[in-house]
Amino acid sequence: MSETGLRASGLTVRYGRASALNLAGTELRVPAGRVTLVVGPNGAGKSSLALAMYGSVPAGGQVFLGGRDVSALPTRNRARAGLALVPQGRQLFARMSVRENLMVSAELLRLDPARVEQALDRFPILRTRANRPAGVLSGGEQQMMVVARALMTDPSVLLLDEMATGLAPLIVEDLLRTVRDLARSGTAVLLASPTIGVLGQVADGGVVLMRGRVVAEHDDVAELDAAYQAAMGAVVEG
Ligand SMILES: Nc1ncnc2c1ncn2[C@@H]1O[C@H](COP(=O)(O)OP(=O)(O)OP(=O)(O)O)[C@@H](O)[C@H]1O
Repeated sequence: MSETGLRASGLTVRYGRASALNLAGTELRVPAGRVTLVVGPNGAGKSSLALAMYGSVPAGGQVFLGGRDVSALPTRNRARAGLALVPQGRQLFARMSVRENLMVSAELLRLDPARVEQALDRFPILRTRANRPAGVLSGGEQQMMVVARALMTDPSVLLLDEMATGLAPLIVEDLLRTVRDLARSGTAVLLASPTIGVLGQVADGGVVLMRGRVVAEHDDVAELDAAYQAAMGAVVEG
C-alpha cells in the first residue's frame, strides 16, 4: 500500500549552539485518518518539531509527505504539496480584516479566490466577523480564522500547535469537532500541546516529547497520558 500522511525521520533543530529537537534515529508518523498528539512541557521542542515539519526553521533529517521526500522544499511548496500548519501565536495581520487575512494566504499560495469565501463559511461566526480587523477578534475567533486559513488548501496533513490553549470551552468544542471531522474524512492531524485534557477526546495516540526527544509512544490515549505523567514525575523527582 502506498504511504499516506506525514513521516519525519531523524529531525533535528538547533538555535545557535542550543539543540531544541534531537530526533536522530527516531521516526515519527502522522498517519492519514488519525489524530496524533505530541505532548510535552514548555520548551520540550513541540513547536520546533511542527516548524521543522513545515519547513519554517532550518532542520536536519527528512520529511515525507505521502511518501514523497519534501525535505528540500520551502514552506510554500510544502503547503502546495498538502501540508498545513496552524502555528502557536497564530501569525495574523491584526490591522487587516479577517477576509483580507485570508486573501493574503490565498494569493501567496495562488489559490482560487473562492477559497476565501469557503473559509469564511467554515465557522459561522467568522462570516459575521469578515470585515473586522483580525486584531479585535477574541482569541477563539482568531483561532478559528487561522484554522480556516490553514484549511483553504484542503491539506492532507494538518499540524496544529497549541490549538486549544487558553480558549473558551465552547470554542474548543467547535475546534475539536472540526479536527474529528477532518480525521474522519482522511486528513492526517497532528496536535502539539503541553496537556492532553480535552484533546484526549479526539486523539488516537501519540508521543511524549521531553527535552527534544521522544520518550514514549502509544496508540492509546490513556496509555499516553500515563506515560506523560510518569515522565513528568520523573523530571520532578529527578
Ligand atoms: N527562536 C528561538 N531561538 C532560540 N531558542 C529557541 C527559539 N525557539 C525556541 N527556542 C528554544 O528551543 C527549545 C524548544 O522550544 P519549543 O518552542 O520548540 O518548545 P515547545 O515544546 O513548543 O515549548 P512551548 O510550549 O513553550 O512553546 C526551548 O529551549 C526554547 O527556549
